[in-house]
Amino acid sequence: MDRLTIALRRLPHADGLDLPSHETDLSAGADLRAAVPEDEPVVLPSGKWKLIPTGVQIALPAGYEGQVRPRSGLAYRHGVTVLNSPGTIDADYRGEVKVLLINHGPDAFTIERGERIAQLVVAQHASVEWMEQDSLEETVRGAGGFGSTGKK
Ligand SMILES: O=c1ccn([C@H]2C[C@H](O)[C@@H](COP(=O)(O)OP(=O)(O)OP(=O)(O)O)O2)c(=O)[nH]1
Ligand SMILES: [Mg+2]
Repeated sequence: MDRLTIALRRLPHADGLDLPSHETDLSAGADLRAAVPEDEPVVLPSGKWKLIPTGVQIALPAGYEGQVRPRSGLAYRHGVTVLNSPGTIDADYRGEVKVLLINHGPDAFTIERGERIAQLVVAQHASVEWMEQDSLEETVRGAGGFGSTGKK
């Protein structure tokens, strides 16, 4: 399969950690690892959120974005997910990729160095210019939404 090559820089606190990894050939997301100190795991109490460093910077090509998405296993087992899901990494962002994790579970959750905490999906997006108009093209749906088509 053709892969898009994306420049990545490892920050010193990610020394020795695996790079974002596709765990299977066709995984859409590359798992992001927590670049927290080995001797200072981060404790996420129930109901709290924290910004977790991944120790990598990336340079996405123009027209691409990075989506920071939850891992379903963490959500299912511990109630831990990405608060701003999906987080957006802009193509012009050169800071460290960070993950805003929230613990919806009943117990505190401990994040160890190297733990795979979220996944990064790279996607193309349209570049848009808004064109203001007095009226819009009509559709069958019209303004219906929020359950307007019923339950079944
Ligand atoms: O989960 C996330 C979300 C964002 N970012 C970084 C990359 C992104 O390009 C930048 C800005 O994100 P966003 O646009 O979501 O935040 P904002 O609150 O609108 O901040 P800004 O005013 O900097 O755009 O922060 C992350 O590292 N992780
Ligand atoms: Mg923004």
